[in-house]
Amino acid sequence: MSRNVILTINPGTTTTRCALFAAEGSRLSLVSEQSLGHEEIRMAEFSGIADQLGYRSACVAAFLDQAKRPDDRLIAIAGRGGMLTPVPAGVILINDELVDFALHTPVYDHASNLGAPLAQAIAAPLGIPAYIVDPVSVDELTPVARLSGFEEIPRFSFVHALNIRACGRKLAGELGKPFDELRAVVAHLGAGFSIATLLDGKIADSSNRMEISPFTPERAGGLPPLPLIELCYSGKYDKPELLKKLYGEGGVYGYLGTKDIQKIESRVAAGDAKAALVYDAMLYQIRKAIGAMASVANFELDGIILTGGLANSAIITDRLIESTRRIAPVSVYPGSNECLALAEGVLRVLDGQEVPMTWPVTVGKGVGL
Ligand SMILES: Nc1ncnc2c1ncn2[C@@H]1O[C@H](COP(=O)(O)OP(=O)(O)O)[C@@H](O)[C@H]1O
Ligand SMILES: CCCC(=O)OP(=O)(O)O
Repeated sequence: MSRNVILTINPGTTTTRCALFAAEGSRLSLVSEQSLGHEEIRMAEFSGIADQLGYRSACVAAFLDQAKRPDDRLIAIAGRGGMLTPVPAGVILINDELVDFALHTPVYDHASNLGAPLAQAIAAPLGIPAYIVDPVSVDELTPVARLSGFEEIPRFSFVHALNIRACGRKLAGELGKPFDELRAVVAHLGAGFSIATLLDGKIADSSNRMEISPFTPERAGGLPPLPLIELCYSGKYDKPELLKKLYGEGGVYGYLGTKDIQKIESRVAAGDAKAALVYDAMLYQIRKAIGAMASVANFELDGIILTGGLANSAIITDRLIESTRRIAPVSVYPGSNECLALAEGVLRVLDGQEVPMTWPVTVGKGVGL
């Protein structure tokens, strides 16, 4: 029997995660999901992220070929949205202007900028719609959250909005509460972290990958400003070197030479004192950030959610539950769930529950830009 299927594409630095879902009415079922690995040596051939488009499109097309049955009907595609200017939460229809912006003038370089171009590259020849859903530039910060203390450097939002909102919807469903009334802290704990407060379903504040946040498996997080300024002017590193040290080679990797937290757990179990200290410090910073984000909601929360790759670890979730459960009940939704969240966004549009926005779309002036 012919099925309607939706393709989702989530480009990361070293992988492109693809998934195919069958859509039956308002139900989605996973047909196939694969994390397509891109070898460092192959990626080194490209001078920038935009140059990877042809190569990654071919990888996605090969995934689709093997995942789709000949009689399946591909009805829509969704890609993870990138480092765009600030946008409202929701689904955005991909058009040529959006693809051009994501490829050539994104606010920051990030693999997720390829989500829209990849989705369009597959969708356009087939004449089917393509969307991005809750891109990382979703900006719902409250006015007070935007002030940093120095007028030239306002606070701004770059956040794992897709997974955070999907987790919020899941908790709201479990509690039988409308999502737009939910009050929760969501800690997305992947290679990068976002720890965010959902107030009435909006991301009112979050720790931000560009500013203050706990250190992560590969990112340095918030650093003391004066020593950082001294280092910038010391001549020890040029700008690209320092950026690489802070994003990609910082955090756990910088201290211990691996981003693999399961390996760190084995080292801790084997008695490695430095690994234990770094692991403890990461959890300490996470629980401090959860406490700070809970304060944004006056500690009146429906729940705290632990999600992302690190939420697969029972050691991590047990320790974070122990230190935060007095604030609110803690739910654990392991993994980043981004492919499903993308497909759910498309389904909301196809079902008529949500009207997609059309690029260009923006909130306010784009503080921080
Ligand atoms: N079972 C696990 N226990 C501990 N850490 C894990 C586990 N599974 C994944 N991780 C860690 O999660 C991080 C990757 O998170 P993930 O959300 O998959 O990545 P990304 O941010 O790239 O989407 C890595 O540091 C990895 O070591
Ligand atoms: C929150 C900005 C996007 C980001 O950092 O994503 P990854 O952690 O997937 O690199």
